[in-house]
Amino acid sequence: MRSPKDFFAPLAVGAPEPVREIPALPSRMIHFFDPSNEKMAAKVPDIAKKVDVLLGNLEDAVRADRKEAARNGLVTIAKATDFGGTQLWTRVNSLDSPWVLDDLVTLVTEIGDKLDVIMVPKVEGAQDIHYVDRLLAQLEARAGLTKPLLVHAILETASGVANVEEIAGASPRMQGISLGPADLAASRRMKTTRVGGGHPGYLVRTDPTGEDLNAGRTTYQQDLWHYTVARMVDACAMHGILPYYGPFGDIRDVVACEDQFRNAFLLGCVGAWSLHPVQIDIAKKVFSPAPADVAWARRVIAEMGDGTGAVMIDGKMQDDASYKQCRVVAELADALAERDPELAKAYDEATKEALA
Ligand SMILES: CC(C)(COP(=O)(O)OP(=O)(O)OC[C@H]1O[C@@H](n2cnc3c(N)ncnc32)[C@H](O)[C@@H]1OP(=O)(O)O)[C@@H](O)C(=O)NCCC(=O)NCCSC(=O)C[C@](C)(O)C(=O)O
Ligand SMILES: [Mg+2]
Repeated sequence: MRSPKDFFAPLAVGAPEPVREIPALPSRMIHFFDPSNEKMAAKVPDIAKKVDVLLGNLEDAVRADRKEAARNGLVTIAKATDFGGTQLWTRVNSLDSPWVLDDLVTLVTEIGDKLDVIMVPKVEGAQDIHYVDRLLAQLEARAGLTKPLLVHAILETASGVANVEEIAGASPRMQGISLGPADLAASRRMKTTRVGGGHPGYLVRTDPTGEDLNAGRTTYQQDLWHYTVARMVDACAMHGILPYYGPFGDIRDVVACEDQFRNAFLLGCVGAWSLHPVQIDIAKKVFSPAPADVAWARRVIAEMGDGTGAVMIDGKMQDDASYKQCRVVAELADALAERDPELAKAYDEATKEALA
């Protein structure tokens, strides 16, 4: 382990100073596209206006014979596009693959000044982040970059989950972690064949009501991902980085997608991935707090004054702890409102009504 004194020292001569805090930029949806797919690439300038994060994917879902085309396509798109306030991320190939070294060398050298975050798949432990950390510092120094690239890990192996706390704290570059439910299911030998989402077989049942064990018993489907998401959220919060739900592969089932995203939002995640344009608005809706909730949070903050003591608002007790929860919601709303004028208006109107 590095000495705490050295933690914020650059890992290569001439590399930029590591950041001390991860910026809490809006990242409700990380929109995936394949830069080697001409149809998708053509949509990038338009999609960039609608999403918080655009991610050029080089790993799984890009065919082996398209890996170089995807890497070069991302370089071309990044150089040609003005992304405005939208962040540009990439997901590089896994660290044991034949492509990742060229991914990192090419992307940092060619478009390191345009990229915000590098997503690293199949992270097993802190050692994977340490490898990327040093290599990025060397490449940043050589490219003369002045802003450090941040790193995002995908939690998609059993060992990654077991080591999630050390991964979250492995480097000042760590920006966040996403759940990777498909690879994680395979790694754990779960008996599912889906990309995220629930499973009708994973349930609990009410007690029998009589002799007939099948009669009158309600079943409730449970969330397969609750344990992992909750662990990931704690690890991220502990290290001041951001947790995300990952992909929801049943593109047609926009209803269950919204449910899964909302569970993650309520548990503490700041965003999810959109794999298809139809999932962009779902993530936007779910990961932007509802105007009524924002209005309530702002009202509690206003009525709590310095945030100490206990007061009653509409029959509900408020104290320091509920005040802190309200601040989480209100601060998120403020950050989103800065990026989204429509949302800003909806939040202000609801607040005016609540305070009237
Ligand atoms: C699902 C697919 C095949 C359906 O693609 P489609 O063409 O069949 O769908 P469509 O409904 O017919 O598409 C309509 C239009 O939208 C376009 N389009 C469609 N998607 C996008 C997009 N993302 N961005 C921009 N444009 C898109 C598409 O090209 C088409 O354009 P057109 O009207 O001009 O013909 C397609 O959406 C796709 O390939 N999406 C990305 C998939 C991906 O990135 N997967 C990897 C992330 S999940 C993962 O890796 C797991 C994880 C974490 O690692 C782990 O759990 O282990
Ligand atoms: Mg995966």
